[in-house]
Amino acid sequence: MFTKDERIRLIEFCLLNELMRNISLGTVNPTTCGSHSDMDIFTFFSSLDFLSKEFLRIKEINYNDFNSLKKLGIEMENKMLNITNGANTHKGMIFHFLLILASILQENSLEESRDRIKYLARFSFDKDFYNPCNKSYMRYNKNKVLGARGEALKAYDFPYNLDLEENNLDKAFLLLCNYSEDTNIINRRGYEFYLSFKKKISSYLLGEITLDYLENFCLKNNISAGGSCDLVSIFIFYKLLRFNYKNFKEVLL
Ligand SMILES: CC(C)(COP(=O)(O)OP(=O)(O)OC[C@H]1O[C@@H](n2cnc3c(N)ncnc32)[C@H](O[C@H]2O[C@H](COP(=O)(O)OP(=O)(O)OP(=O)(O)O)[C@@H](O)[C@H]2O)[C@@H]1O)[C@@H](O)C(=O)NCCC(=O)NCCS
Ligand SMILES: Nc1ncnc2[nH]cnc12
Repeated sequence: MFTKDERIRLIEFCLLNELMRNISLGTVNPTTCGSHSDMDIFTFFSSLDFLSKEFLRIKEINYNDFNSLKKLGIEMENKMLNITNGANTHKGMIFHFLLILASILQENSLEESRDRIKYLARFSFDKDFYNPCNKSYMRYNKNKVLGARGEALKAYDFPYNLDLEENNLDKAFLLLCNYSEDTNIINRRGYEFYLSFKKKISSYLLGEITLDYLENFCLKNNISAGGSCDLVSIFIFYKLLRFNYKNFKEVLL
């Protein structure tokens, strides 16, 4: 049985550990701020310390209802921005973990909870998304890229099934960058550039370019694979939950 403190730690553990990567690709880790001028590792510490406790507020709302989740999500985003002086450290993470936790609360097994994620994720295509001025909708119309919403629609298939024998977060990060539609890169540099980023990742995985070259490519072009960091935390979460699901659900209730 987990105590409340341990539940907080489980989420905190996932948010903390994605930061422990040696490979940055423009993101923040203990040795670099990557392509970010508005945040460093300490900004992440403050934000995740607050958020890991705040996620437990999910029990106070009607978590069967997407609009209640969205309302809590927006409140959490605003509080996060207050804590970080306006830097977006965990917007994606708030969305993902609210969906995942709501689904776990509603279902009786990890597998069933994944069907629930798919169900809830469909509601994120709401009137705010289909607003012609919404940049995510415009991006979807132009390039068919769904980003964070798309990963949720697939119930985080790739990080869920990613089976690395060693707990190698750098390897996980690279594979997740190779797989994901990271909209942070599109937002900063456009779709064509995003495709060339993906090509560079596969070239590195095939041993055709060095890590130094890849890291410099991201810095020089001012990109950051922040969406893939979110997926690393989800990978860690599912790895933990496979062995602790029953306990986690019981104390979450
Ligand atoms: C539904 C939302 C996700 C809304 O998303 P929105 O349409 O506003 O934007 P998206 O571009 O779709 O992405 C939002 C965040 O999702 C992360 N992300 C992107 N791609 C992926 C992916 N393939 N897989 C997983 N996650 C992904 C990403 O968040 C991370 O990056 C952030 C840092 O980005 P960065 O570029 O450095 O910072 P910015 O300030 O954005 O840009 P600069 O000014 O620096 O250039 C960091 O937060 C990471 O977590 C995207 O940012 C959802 O947000 C939403 O609906 N919110 C409302 C409330 C809510 O939570 N509702 C649902 C509750 S269940
Ligand atoms: N370590 C990180 N650096 C930049 N953006 C992120 N989003 C989530 N984790 C991140």
